[in-house]
Amino acid sequence: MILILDFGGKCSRIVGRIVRESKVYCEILPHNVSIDRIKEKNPQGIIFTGEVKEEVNEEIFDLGIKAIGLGSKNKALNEKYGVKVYENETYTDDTKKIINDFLFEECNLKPYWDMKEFVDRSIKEIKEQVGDGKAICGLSGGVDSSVAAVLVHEAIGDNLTCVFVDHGLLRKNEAEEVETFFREKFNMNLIKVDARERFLNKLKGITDPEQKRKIIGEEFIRVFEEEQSKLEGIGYLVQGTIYPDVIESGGDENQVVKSHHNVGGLPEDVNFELVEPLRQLFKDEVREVGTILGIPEEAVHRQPFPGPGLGVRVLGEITEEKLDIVREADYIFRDEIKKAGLDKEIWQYFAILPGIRSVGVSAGKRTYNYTVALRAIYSIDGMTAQWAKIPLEVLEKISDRIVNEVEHVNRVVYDITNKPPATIEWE
Ligand SMILES: Nc1ncnc2c1ncn2[C@@H]1O[C@H](COP(=O)(O)OP(=O)(O)OP(=O)(O)O)[C@@H](O)[C@H]1O
Repeated sequence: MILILDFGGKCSRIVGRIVRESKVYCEILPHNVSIDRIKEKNPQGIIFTGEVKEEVNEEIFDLGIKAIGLGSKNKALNEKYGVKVYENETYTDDTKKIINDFLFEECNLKPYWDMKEFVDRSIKEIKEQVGDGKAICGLSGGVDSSVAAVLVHEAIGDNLTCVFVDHGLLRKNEAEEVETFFREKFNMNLIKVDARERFLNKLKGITDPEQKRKIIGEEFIRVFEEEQSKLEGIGYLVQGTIYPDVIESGGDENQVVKSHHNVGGLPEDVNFELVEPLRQLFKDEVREVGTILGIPEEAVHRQPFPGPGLGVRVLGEITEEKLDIVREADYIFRDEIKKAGLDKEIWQYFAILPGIRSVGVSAGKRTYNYTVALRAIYSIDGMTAQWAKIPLEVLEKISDRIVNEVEHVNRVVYDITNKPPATIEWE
């Protein structure tokens, strides 16, 4: 294995992905990890990433492990410790070549990290961990929980029960798709909870985005707990935690291990033992595992979708009418992007209802209706993003369809802001 010693920044994850893509296993640890932990890992090579500001524990170099540094601010490594340093810190062919040369020529490794083997090994490990026990899994329809659920289902079959909460903040047809898919294709025990009204009631009159998120998160936990209490003998909770959720970053001051309990996260007071079969994997690897397990491409390459769903795409107060508008507009947008063959190159694209109304004209009559905003971005990891240069004819078609097909909309605008300074989502 390769050890990536992280001095902060994003570089460690980029390097990590490249090493794994080259079919070599690697782990990312903070730069000041103890020498014993390094020895335990027994790496064949070490890659230093980020900005080396402090002294490096010199004992590392006594271990006789091959090392290089990546990152433009890493000269100190070379000057003080004689480690060869490259300025590369982004995902380019050149960076890949440097890493590949290091892995296969300097460290003499062979490609071995293989997702098919991972699947077989995981199924065996899950069987060992859970035995005849029963597990529950919150299934959002997102990539991580879907792949985790299918993997665990392969291992323990009907002893897994999945709970899917329809909070009414999902995209068009999503609830039906999740239901049909997991029940029919995978024959999984799936409980679908229709909590649409419950969420809408709780959100009535709430306009502050943080408060909306909080309410959605808390209500989700409540619904999930109610469902789990109806089941008997559950001892395990399956979570779609993936490697980027658990990396201890060298840049963070107190080096907290980030937990997976964000919005839409599950109850923390777990009496259950966790089953987290994707903990070691990067997102691309999770997708590959999904494909091996027979999950269709559209689901495996599904674009990121926030936990609170359309709740953060209807700005201001959420009402059923507004949710319907944004859901229909979003559906048309996605449909046209797909028809134009742009769905692979654009990282994320969706509609927003900013809650503004403006004057328009329809069949000779004045209207006063909603504006729909469209957002589409290119990105590699969501940390930075550029607005997508969708051809004007495609934008025109989308706009025409939205104003014609979606009631109460008379204007469509396109967001042409990069991240930073804007974020990808609007709230
Ligand atoms: N509507 C839902 N129904 C059931 N479980 C859900 C739902 N939304 C979220 N969850 C659970 O909470 C976890 C965290 O939710 P979050 O929205 O942060 O997902 P994520 O980290 O993007 O993962 P995923 O790709 O599985 O959606 C999910 O992995 C899933 O187990």
